[in-house]
Amino acid sequence: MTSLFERLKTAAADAWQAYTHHEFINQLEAGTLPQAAFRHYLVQDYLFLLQFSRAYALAAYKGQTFADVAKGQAGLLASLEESELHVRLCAEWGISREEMAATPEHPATVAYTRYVLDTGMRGDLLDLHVALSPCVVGYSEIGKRLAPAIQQQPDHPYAEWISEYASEEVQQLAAEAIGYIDHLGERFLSEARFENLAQIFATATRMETAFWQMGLDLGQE
Ligand SMILES: Cc1ncc(C[n+]2csc(CCO)c2C)c(N)n1
Repeated sequence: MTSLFERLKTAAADAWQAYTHHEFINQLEAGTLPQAAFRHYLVQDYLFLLQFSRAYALAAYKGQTFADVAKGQAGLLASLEESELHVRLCAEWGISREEMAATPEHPATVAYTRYVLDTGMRGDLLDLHVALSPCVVGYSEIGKRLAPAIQQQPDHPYAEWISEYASEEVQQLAAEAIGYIDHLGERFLSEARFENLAQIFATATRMETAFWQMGLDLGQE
């Protein structure tokens, strides 16, 4: 039987391609992405991670077993740790933690994070983890694909960012997220629910695309 995660990704194939091969990523890979675009993206992503850590906390709250709660905790911890990369990179440009936290959220940041939180509050654990999954799985795919770029160009301007998402830790988190969606599917999926879950997955994936676009747009201002 095809895994639930694979079915969701196949149903959103075009949106997935647009997300994982966005122009922001193409330019980032080539090292030609304007630094302003990357900086604006990183500050918004810092704000994104605060809300995403809350969504993982919600997943812990919605858990029915110790294993479910531990999954929420692991995602929460990973989000908090990831935000330290953002703090480190921004500090190099003289942007402080306080300055990042005080930056107004862009509509794309609000839309994506509050969509995930709302989906989780309204739905069950499966709805919430489906809404969370394009994030870690997409970034792990992008990290793996971009890793050769930093081998070829040791002074690549975005080497630290690429190596974070190419890391074994992120690859492992993504593999676990996929396995967990399949596990939740076995516990909670009925065929009648599939369409709705596919819509949640596709919406979160489109929100990822809008997030890259925000970075490109802000970089031009
Ligand atoms: C817009 C946006 N989407 C995905 C990620 C990646 N990400 C967010 S939390 C996490 C770890 C727990 O799953 C990962 C890999 C990001 N930083 N920003």
